[in-house]
Amino acid sequence: MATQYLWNLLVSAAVVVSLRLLFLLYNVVVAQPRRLRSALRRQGLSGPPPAFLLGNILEMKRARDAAAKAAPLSGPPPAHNCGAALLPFFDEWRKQYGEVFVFSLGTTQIMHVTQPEMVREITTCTSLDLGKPTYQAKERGALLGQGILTSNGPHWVHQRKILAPELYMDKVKGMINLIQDSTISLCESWKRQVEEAGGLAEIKIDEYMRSFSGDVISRACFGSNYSKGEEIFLKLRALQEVSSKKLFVSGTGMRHLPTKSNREAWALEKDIKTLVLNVAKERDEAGFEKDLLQMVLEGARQSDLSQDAVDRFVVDNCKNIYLAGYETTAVSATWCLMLLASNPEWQDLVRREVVDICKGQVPDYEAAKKMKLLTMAINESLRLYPPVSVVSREALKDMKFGNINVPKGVNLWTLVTTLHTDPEIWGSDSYEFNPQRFANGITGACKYPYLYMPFGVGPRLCLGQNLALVELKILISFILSKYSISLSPKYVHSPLLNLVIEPKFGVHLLVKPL
Ligand code: HEM
Repeated sequence: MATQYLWNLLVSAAVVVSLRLLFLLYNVVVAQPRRLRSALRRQGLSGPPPAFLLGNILEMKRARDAAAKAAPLSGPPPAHNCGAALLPFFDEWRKQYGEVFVFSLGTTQIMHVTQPEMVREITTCTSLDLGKPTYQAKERGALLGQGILTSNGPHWVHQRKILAPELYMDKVKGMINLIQDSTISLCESWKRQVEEAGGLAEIKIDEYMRSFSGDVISRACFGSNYSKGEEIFLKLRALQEVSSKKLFVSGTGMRHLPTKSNREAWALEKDIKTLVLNVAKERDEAGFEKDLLQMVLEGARQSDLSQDAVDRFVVDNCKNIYLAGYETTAVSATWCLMLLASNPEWQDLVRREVVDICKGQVPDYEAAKKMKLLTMAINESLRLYPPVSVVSREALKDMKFGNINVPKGVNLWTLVTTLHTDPEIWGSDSYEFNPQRFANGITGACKYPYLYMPFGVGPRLCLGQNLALVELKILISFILSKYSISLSPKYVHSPLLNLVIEPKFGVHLLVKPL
């Protein structure tokens, strides 16, 4: 009798729990998305019809893969094939539904905005109620933890306060030696290749740009523990690769399943944590050093966080700085060199300026500051191939932008590639490489300067902008002062959107000493 009673109790409890779980699941997957979509549609916003559960994810993925297949073409990039062509579905939807439209990533609902005034209002909004998308923090948890890139509210404010001063220009000036060392070591390996090839080498430059950028960040972050830093960054890179495969399953809740890539990610995450904490521990034993890791450590320890929270703070922010600065800088250098290789007249102009200013010396901070034509070429390259293609935010409370009431939970996206190539904003040559448009700075280059945002805008502006620009200037100017570069016939133009916009088949250059 007692057993029967217990059994009935267990069955009833199981039924109640299952019903509760089903209800929660229904709420997250069906009811909540529908509620948010209809709240926006009631205000007159339209958009592509979402498929049940997956929203518009599959059509986005299909269009992205089709664009990558259609793009390959030998020789210099055709004008129409810069940045914006990567995400054709957005342009199609924009034509069909207007400058503000809604679409769905399954459980996450997006309001896509390219209307200039509203973009300005969103990107410069300082309210902590507008934050980074929470689904990204969940999906990229293994990769980014709770570091600055995805955190919100007071936790973000605290991290920004500690990290920002470490990347101000006066600190970047102190990194010039290590940037010069990494530049020289890249050019020396090119020199060996050119000599072995008898004076003209074909070089696939992508990996060189990556090791340059990784080298700079390793040295800036880890100082004399730099070789340990390299080991950490190799693992982070592997983690980034595993994570980029999951780009288009965001919002589908797949992150909890023990799939092969999730298991790989979890193992890498554990290794990285152990390695970073070991370096921090060695610090305590060996003494003081003034690098980024030390500053993060001190900042975390000065706040009243528990030991566990300090550890998390340090590990997550090391990961975040690396991930924010490594691939973005490397891919920017790659695209800029590709564009200069396929535009010899601009290559000559920039080289003349470099030779004039540097007079055979390795460029330093003062020289980099004076290079106006190079700055224009870099700006133009970041316009056509902005590594970060989407600026995204989430309404963490009910908010209002323009005349639209945005309910809590809705994500706001603005597509940087679309804004950077819109003929309405940049003129009829908006798809062409024409650094001259930046002769009078960003204000002179386009109708709405605040829509040029390779480093983002507003309170979440890139912290590494100074470092990245100095790195790009020193590296590119030194390469141009040593070599003449042109596109190899092997080069296939196929920009692909992963976590950043990258050349799918790499960039092959013909490199010849001057
Ligand atoms: C050409 C290279 C780079 C580009 C194009 C770039 C671009 C960006 C963009 C667009 C954002 C803002 C994203 C948003 O608003 O949602 C951002 C944020 C950030 N970047 Fe960069 N970045 C570059 C290099 C770097 C470097 C070298 C570092 C550090 C060493 C860095 C550290 C950061 C950090 C910490 C943030 C987060 C700021 C915050 O949320 O408060 N970036 N970056």
